[in-house]
Amino acid sequence: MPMVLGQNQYGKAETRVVRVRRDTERHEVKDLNVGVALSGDLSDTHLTGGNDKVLPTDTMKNTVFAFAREHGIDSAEAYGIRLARHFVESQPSITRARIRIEEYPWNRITSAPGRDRFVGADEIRHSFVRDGSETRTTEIVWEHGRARVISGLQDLVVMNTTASEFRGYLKDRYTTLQEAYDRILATRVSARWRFSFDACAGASEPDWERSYTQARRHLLEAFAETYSHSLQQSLYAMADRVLTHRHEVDEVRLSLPNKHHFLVDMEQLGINNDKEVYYAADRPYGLIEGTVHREGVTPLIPVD
Ligand SMILES: O=c1[nH]c(=O)c2[nH]c(=O)[nH]c2[nH]1
Repeated sequence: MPMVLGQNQYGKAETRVVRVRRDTERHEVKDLNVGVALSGDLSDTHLTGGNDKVLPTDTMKNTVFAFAREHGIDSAEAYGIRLARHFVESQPSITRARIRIEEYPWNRITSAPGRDRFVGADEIRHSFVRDGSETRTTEIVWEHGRARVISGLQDLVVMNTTASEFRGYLKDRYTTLQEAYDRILATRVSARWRFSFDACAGASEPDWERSYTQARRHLLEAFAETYSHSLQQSLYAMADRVLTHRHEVDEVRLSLPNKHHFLVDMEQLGINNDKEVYYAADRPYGLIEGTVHREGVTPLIPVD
C-alpha cells in the first residue's frame, strides 16, 4: 500500500542570540532563543533524497545572527516578522515560515548615585540582572504574503493572599473539598495574545515593546483587583482587561495552573493556625485554560 508524506516542516531550533546595543554608554540587551520552522515544496528531500529545494538549517542559524547585526532587534516581533518574510520571499520552495522566539528579560542593576564610575543617574549602564523565571514569547507565521503574530508570556508567578473564595460547586459522593471563603490564590500565568495586525496590508506595525509591557500590566492588575470566586473568573477578568485596553489585540488565551495552598491543620499540636501557615502543594494541580476574544472574530490561537 503506498504511503503519503503528511505535514512536514524543518528548521533550526533554539538559536540563542544575544544582541548588545552600544550606540551610547547606556547599553541595551536583547536575549532571545529563536526557532525557525519552514515548510513548502519539500517532498523531494523526503522521497528521493534530492536536496535542491532545501535551505540548510545551518544557513537559517546564520541568518538569525546576521539579521541581529544588520537590522538590530528593536523587538522580538519586528525581528521575527523580518526573518519569516525573508525565508518565504527569498526561496521559491518555501511557502510558510514560522518563527518562535522566547525572550529572557534583563533589568538594569541599580546602585547608589556616584558610587561607581560607570554609574549614570542611579543605574549602572552596562550591568544587568536576569528578571526571574518569566519569559516573553512570540510566534510569527508568514504565509500567503501575510503575517500572523501571537505574543505572550510564560511563567509569570502571582499570588493573592486573600480576596479569593471557592464555594457553591457541584458535590457528588467523591467530593471532600471544603468550601473556601478566604483562600490563597496563586498561579503561574501562561498567556498568548493574537494581534489584529496584518503585515500585508502595509499597516504600520504596533509599538511591540509598549504593547507587551501594557498587556503584562493589565494581566497583573486584573489578577490583583478581581475579587475571585474561582480561577476561571480571574482568567476571564484578566483576558478581558487586556482586550479592553489593547485594541491591537483580538484574542487572548490563558493557561492558569492552580497552585494550591492548603492551610496546615495544627489542631493536634494544640496550635491555632488562623490562615497563617500553608502547605504549598506541588502536584497535582488544577489547570484552568480558556480563550477570550472579540465578538465576531474567529479564534486562531491553537488550543494545546
Ligand atoms: O478556582 C478554582 N476552580 C476550580 O474549578 C476548582 N476546583 C477545585 O478543586 N478547586 C478549584 N478552584
